[in-house]
Order: sequence, then C-alpha cells, then structure tokens
Amino acid sequence: MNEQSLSVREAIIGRRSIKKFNGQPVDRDDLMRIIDDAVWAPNHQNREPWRLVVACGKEIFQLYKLLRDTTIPKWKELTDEALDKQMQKFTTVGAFVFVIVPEDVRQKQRLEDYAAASTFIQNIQLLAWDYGIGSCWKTPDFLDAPTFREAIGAKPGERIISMLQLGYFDELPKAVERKKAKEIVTIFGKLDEEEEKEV
Ligand SMILES: Cc1cc2nc3c(=O)[nH]c(=O)nc-3n(C[C@H](O)[C@H](O)[C@H](O)COP(=O)(O)O)c2cc1C
Repeated sequence: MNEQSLSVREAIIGRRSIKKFNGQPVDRDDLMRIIDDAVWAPNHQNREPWRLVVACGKEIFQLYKLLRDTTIPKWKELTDEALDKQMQKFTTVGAFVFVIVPEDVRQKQRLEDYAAASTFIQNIQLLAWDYGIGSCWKTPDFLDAPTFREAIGAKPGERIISMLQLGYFDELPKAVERKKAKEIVTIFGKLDEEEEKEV
C-alpha cells in the first residue's frame, strides 16, 4: 500500500525513466489502483480511448515466453545461461502494461486519441512513481508485428502504442538537462528591441 505522497511538481520533476529494474514484482492491486486513478486523464468527448493488456503476477511468465520467441528467434540454440542473460531485460521488470488505442479513420480524432492516451500513460508513470515504482514507456518495433499483435489481442483498427514497463529499482538514473522556458517560449505580440525604441 502506498505511504508516500509526492506533490505534483515533485513527481513531474523527480520521475525518471527506469531502464534497469531489480526483479521485485509489482503487486497487481497496486497496479490496478494506479490505473483506476490514471484514467482521470484529459480526453476529448470523454472517449477514454484506451484499453490495457497487463502482465503482472504469475501471468508474467507467459509474457516472458512471448517476448523470448519474438525477440530471440534462435533462442533454442543458446545455452540456458546465455538465454537467461538475454532475457534479463524482461525478467527483471515487475509488470508490463500494453496500452492499446483505437486508430480512428478520421485524422483529428486519431491524433486526439493518441494525445489523450499519452496523458493517461504519463498519469500512470507519475502515480507509479509516487508508489516508489519506476517505469519506462517503450516502443519496440515488434509492437506492430502481426504475430505479436495477435498474441497480445490487438484487434484490427487498434494500435499498441506503448509497452510500459514498471518495477522497482536500485539506482536512480541521472536526468538529462531540459531546455528552460525562455529557450522555448515566444511571447506573442512582444515588440523586438528596434520597434520598442521607436515607440
Ligand atoms: C513515446 C515514447 C517512446 C519511448 N520509447 C522508448 C524506447 O523504446 N526505449 C527506451 O529505452 N525509452 C523509450 N522512451 C523513454 C525515453 O527514452 C525517456 O523518456 C527519455 O530518455 C527522457 O528520460 P526521462 O523519462 O527519465 O525524463 C520513450 C518515451 C516516449 C515518451
């Protein structure tokens, strides 16, 4: 159960993508609570354009097999040790969340739905962070592979937009500096210096 309570600012600034997990499982009830809160994301016309396929708890072992077959096609030729090593990037993850979005044929709606689902995913990441759970939004090419889509249960007209990995970690990665507001903001209507002198 969550005892922490970060401010929104602390969660936004402090969250980092975790790419190295320590193998501790994520409790499914915690994950379901996080998802129940994350759905309060902005979304146009309340379409709630997302559904999730989650692998957490003992079902995660089924997903490992799928990830093995998908990413290491010649796995049978490897020693157990070599296979374990290659699989570590998956087997140390505490939970996987595949986020599936409808691909509306209308471009505006499709973009809106992708944007809304992105805010939903960030909600999951920030809420998880508050539980002490790290995450990384991953978009490997295999998310679009027909065999993988079928195994996950993505239907025609749906897109898997994220393999969200969640789990516990021992090391906090260093943040890469972000641009400051003054580097990315143009004040609309602001006179340039020459014009200001003339006024
Ligand atoms: C749409 C999207 C796709 C991403 N795909 C990957 C990915 O495939 N592999 C990966 O390691 N990180 C991926 N990331 C995570 C970024 O690498 C990470 O957010 C970025 O390095 C900034 O680090 P931070 O999240 O710790 O601030 C993705 C992030 C987003 C938003």
